[in-house]
Amino acid sequence: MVFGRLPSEERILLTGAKGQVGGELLKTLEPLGVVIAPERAMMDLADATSVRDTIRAVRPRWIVNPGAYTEVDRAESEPDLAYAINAEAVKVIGEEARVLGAGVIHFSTDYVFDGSGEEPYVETDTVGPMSVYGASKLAGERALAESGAGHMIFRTSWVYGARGKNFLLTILKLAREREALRIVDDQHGAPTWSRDLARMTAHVIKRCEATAQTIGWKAALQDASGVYHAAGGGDTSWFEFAAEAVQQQREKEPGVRFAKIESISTDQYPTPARRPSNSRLNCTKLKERFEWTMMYWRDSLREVLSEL
Ligand SMILES: NC(=O)C1=CN([C@@H]2O[C@H](COP(=O)(O)OP(=O)(O)OC[C@H]3O[C@@H](n4cnc5c(N)ncnc54)[C@H](O)[C@@H]3O)[C@@H](O)[C@H]2O)C=CC1
Repeated sequence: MVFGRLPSEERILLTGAKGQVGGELLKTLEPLGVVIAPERAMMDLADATSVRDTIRAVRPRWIVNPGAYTEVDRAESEPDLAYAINAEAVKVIGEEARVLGAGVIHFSTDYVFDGSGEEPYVETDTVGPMSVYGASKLAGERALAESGAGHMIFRTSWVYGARGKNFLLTILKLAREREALRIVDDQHGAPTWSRDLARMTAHVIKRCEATAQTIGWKAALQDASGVYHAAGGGDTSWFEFAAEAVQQQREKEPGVRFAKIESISTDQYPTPARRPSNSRLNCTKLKERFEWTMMYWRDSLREVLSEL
């Protein structure tokens, strides 16, 4: 299979480039085409007009949209803003992409599920979000699917990396400051490295471009369109993830005292938004369709810690 750049001068419009996944995408997509990543002042996802105007001005071949309202608890008291960014903006992106014939890559979440059962969710499983955030992301998925644009929606979970606001960095900071940390042990899922998601996205774009050379752009996009689960390999709990991270960090810094990590249940740590107890995502479709396997969470954790 031939992997190459997009046709010369073709543009990729990237949202949320200051976020965890967007920051990685900015670097990973750069070799593929001309990446345009507007500041929020230029393209405000909460403002449908600015989203529409920017897309019309840029006329991209791809729109990659990791930009999102990601404050899960705050969304419970700011539903309008969460829906504007996570659903309305995605609807506009889909509508404009359809007119341009652009491909859309969008990111969604394990929180579209209610977390019942023990098995990893497949893409066709019944959704049932338990939070405003999850419901707003699901509304975005649906709006994009209904827009008629060629689209790929990657549902991921527990995103973290060496930069940004995430569980790992919070835990490592608190573990240096406190005697003990109490972490929930009854929510199961897999941490996903932001860079792995960015690399997967670049891989998928290259695959689509290569397919387009044989069957044409429109058919290649149509062929690839759909929802895909893309989360780290393996399965763990927040408690186990924290314990493993602190243990690995202890080995790197034997002289430093770190907090004891204690396990608690979700009932003992009430939050405004309810979270699914089963966040496991089955990523077989991604593997079969695009020949991409997401990194096992302990391996990516080791890599991320080596960067800190
Ligand atoms: N962080 C996580 O644990 C998970 C994230 N996801 C999804 O993955 C995607 C990427 O997430 P992260 O990179 O972790 O999020 P993030 O919170 O690190 O980044 C989101 C980006 O969106 C931008 N943004 C927010 N409101 C905006 C607005 N009104 N106008 C323009 N830009 C705006 C922020 O400035 C930031 O750059 C999102 O779609 C998120 O819903 C899915 C599952 C878990």
